[in-house]
Amino acid sequence: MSEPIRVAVLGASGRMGATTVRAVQEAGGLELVAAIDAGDDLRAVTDAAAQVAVDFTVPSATEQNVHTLVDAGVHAVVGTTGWDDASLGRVRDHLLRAPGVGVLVAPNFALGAVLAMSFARQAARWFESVEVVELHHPDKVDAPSGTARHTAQGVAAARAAAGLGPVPDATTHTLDGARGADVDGVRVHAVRLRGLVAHEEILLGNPGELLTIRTDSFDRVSFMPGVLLGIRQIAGRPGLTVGLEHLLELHG
Ligand SMILES: NC(=O)C1=CN([C@@H]2O[C@H](COP(=O)(O)OP(=O)(O)OC[C@H]3O[C@@H](n4cnc5c(N)ncnc54)[C@H](OP(=O)(O)O)[C@@H]3O)[C@@H](O)[C@H]2O)C=CC1
Ligand SMILES: O=C(O)C1=N[C@H](C(=O)O)C[C@H](O)C1
Repeated sequence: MSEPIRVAVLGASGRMGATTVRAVQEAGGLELVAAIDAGDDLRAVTDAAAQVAVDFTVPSATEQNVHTLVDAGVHAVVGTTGWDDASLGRVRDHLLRAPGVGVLVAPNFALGAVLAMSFARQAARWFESVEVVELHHPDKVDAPSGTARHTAQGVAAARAAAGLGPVPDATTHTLDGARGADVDGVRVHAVRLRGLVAHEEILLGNPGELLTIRTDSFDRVSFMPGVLLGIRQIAGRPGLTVGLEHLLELHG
């Protein structure tokens, strides 16, 4: 029988970190060797000889955590949001100097959400209009969500590849924020409501028809199959992978 994968969790006292700690403890073939939160020294990861670290911390800390892990030769599975092209580019460059080390940055680990994004990319070329609405618990610090940004970027790329022009919008009179954020030409709206966990709708419109693609995470356990898949596969994926869709072969 092979040795279990030695796993560290960063942000272990948070909502996602605590759920991940439980999932790793209950999963076969994994061993939780370090649980780290704000103020703890990241050297605990290497002291415990962790092979994979999962990061569910905060947007202001996650990039530095990943660089420290890469320097230590520890594979990283990252769910924390706040990444952009520049920060992802710095990690990609860093990994060129750390052959064999893998980093997965996934804005959403829920299988339903990853499929919803894939379906939206598939549908995008056939619709004149598209907007994204994300709905979350009010303790979330970033808006729009990482998932909504990733969705809008994927939809915008699919539209561009199909030669579609801008989404029609005659708005000339407006209040700031009324039309949401512009992500690569796709409008993204963020709702924050007590009682919600993580939800998203992609609305695609044509004359006389509407396609709504909706995904709901009612409980944070919904993210765990994706997190465990990432932990199990990351050592075999050197370099930077952005999005769980690549592990599910849904990236087309
Ligand atoms: N990819 C996905 O599928 C999902 C991603 N997320 C994302 O994950 C992130 C965390 O979400 P959530 O768990 O709800 O947030 P929480 O605020 O509940 O948890 C974050 C935890 O990280 C701790 N922390 C802060 N800085 C550090 C650091 N430098 N090192 C270690 N720990 C640190 C915080 O401590 P303190 O409170 O003391 O600052 C807190 O305990 C967010 O970016 C969220 O958007 C969430 C759900 C799913
Ligand atoms: O903060 C959250 O809760 C979530 N964050 C991620 C995001 O910003 O997309 C994933 C999921 O939506 C839950």
